[in-house]
Amino acid sequence: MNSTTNSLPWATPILVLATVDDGSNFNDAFHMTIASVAVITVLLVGSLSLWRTTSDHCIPSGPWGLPILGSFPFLTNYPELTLDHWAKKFGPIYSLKLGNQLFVVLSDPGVVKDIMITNGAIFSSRRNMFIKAQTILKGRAITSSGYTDRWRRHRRIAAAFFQPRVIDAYNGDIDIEAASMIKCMYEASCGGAVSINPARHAGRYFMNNMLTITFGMRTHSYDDPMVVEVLRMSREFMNCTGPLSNLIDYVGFLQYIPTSMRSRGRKLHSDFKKTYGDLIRNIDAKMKQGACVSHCLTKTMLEIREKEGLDELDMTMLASAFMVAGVETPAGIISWFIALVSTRPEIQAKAHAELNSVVGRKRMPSIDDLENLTYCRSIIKEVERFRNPFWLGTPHASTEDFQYNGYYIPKDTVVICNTYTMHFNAQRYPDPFVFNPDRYADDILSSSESSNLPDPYQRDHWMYGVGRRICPGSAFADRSLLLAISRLLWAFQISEVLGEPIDLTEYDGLSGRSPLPYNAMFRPRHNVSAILENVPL
Ligand code: HEM
Repeated sequence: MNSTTNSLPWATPILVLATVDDGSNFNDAFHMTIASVAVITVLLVGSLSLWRTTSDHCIPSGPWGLPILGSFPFLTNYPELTLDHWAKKFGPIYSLKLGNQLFVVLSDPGVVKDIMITNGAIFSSRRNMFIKAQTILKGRAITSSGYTDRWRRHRRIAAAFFQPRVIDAYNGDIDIEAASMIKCMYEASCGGAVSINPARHAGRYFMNNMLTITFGMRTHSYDDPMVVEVLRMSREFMNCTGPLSNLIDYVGFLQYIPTSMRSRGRKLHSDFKKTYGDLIRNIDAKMKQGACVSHCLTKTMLEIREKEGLDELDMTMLASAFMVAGVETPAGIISWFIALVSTRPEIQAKAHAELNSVVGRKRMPSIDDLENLTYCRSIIKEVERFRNPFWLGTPHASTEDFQYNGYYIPKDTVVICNTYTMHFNAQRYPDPFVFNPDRYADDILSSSESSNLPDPYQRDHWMYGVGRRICPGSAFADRSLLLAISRLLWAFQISEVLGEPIDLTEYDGLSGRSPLPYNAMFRPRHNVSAILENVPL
């Protein structure tokens, strides 16, 4: 995040349209003509329409928007900073517009609870986004569907996979994958002699976890082409689907123009169909031949497809949603964790002391140890507060008109839970811009448990979202993250590479943010190689 992103970019309309290139490449004469018409329209009617968003009486007030574009030009880079700036100016509930779409931004835990949780029957839908919902997921995958019967059916299927006893059944698998990640990092770094980029190791750990849950399989090496393809698709999804980042989502006529974003969305849809659709067809064929297929999402979907009315596209997109949601985001948390602790030896020393006392040096931390690794858990919670990959969450949408404390929120409003402002609130988190795991010293709950606390001001953070759409994979993510992070701390002394400081402010991706690529040193703390000898790669 460079310094310019801290100030609001009050760009001229022409600059504004240049910024659109981010999502919709205006690079030929035809597109420039359309851009020019839009600019002239802006200039002609701007003075009247600038006031529109503040003139709706009971709708919460908020920043002025430009006609056609609304507040889009101010939200193209690091939108969380702009939303935070406006929260300080307009308060815990304010509105803005992108195109004709009204947004309401909520920046206080109590207000979030009153609206998104207590009134979850009204605030649990999604806007039918052009790129994410219509182009990539074709309205099928759970994450982008409206609050419909189809969503309820898909949510039931997803939730069944993350019941505590089902998660327990995967303990053996995540145990192997976390050990394999440590072994691969040890070998790739030549026993700690050379620096490595940890991102692809973290990516493959979560990828193998999700392949096991979704398709009952794992990859056995980094050279498997599936590793590259799955990680590429997950990253591409995050880069195409930021909730505020594509003007094409909000300005209808752009959807009829052959922009690069539309092509990327269509390509990603067919890539999902090819990669994950093929895996589903293979499992279907095996089941028809009576071959043994391990318990997994795909097997379940195939068994209940008629009862639940699932067609091939439903199954492919639900599997794709699992693969996207469960890989890139937790892998990003591991990357932020390494980046943040690599310059904080005192935090690592405190974690090492805990690991020495709970686990010792002769074996790795196991899943049974996790509840006693309270400081390691505090570190993760602080990473998640400090560098939430989804500062804007996945916005919800309202399905009815609603009144709240004198405000009016019309049906079809998009509601954003502004986690950046909430995570850096100095009253809740003293010295909020300091990375300090000790702030969670008395917190004994996992994050998924914390998200059910009745008092919203006591919640550890808001990374998993809120209400009826809250992340169904949170308990599984908590467990696999804690196992990975405690093993990384147990195995290695992590540090920056001399002369290559890690950038902690800039990040990659429009949603699901990860740090920019970096290398770090992983020096073994003890005889890691002997303990990992029998672990598969
Ligand atoms: C660190 C890891 C993760 C983070 C930060 C995360 C975050 C989120 C967030 C913010 C939402 C939107 C919640 C809302 O609408 O209020 C969400 C939804 C979702 N997540 Fe996760 N998630 C993570 C891991 C996972 C995993 C491992 C899975 C496993 C498949 C998963 C599956 C889903 C699904 C299917 C949805 C859509 C739910 C719906 O719309 O009803 N997530 N996640």
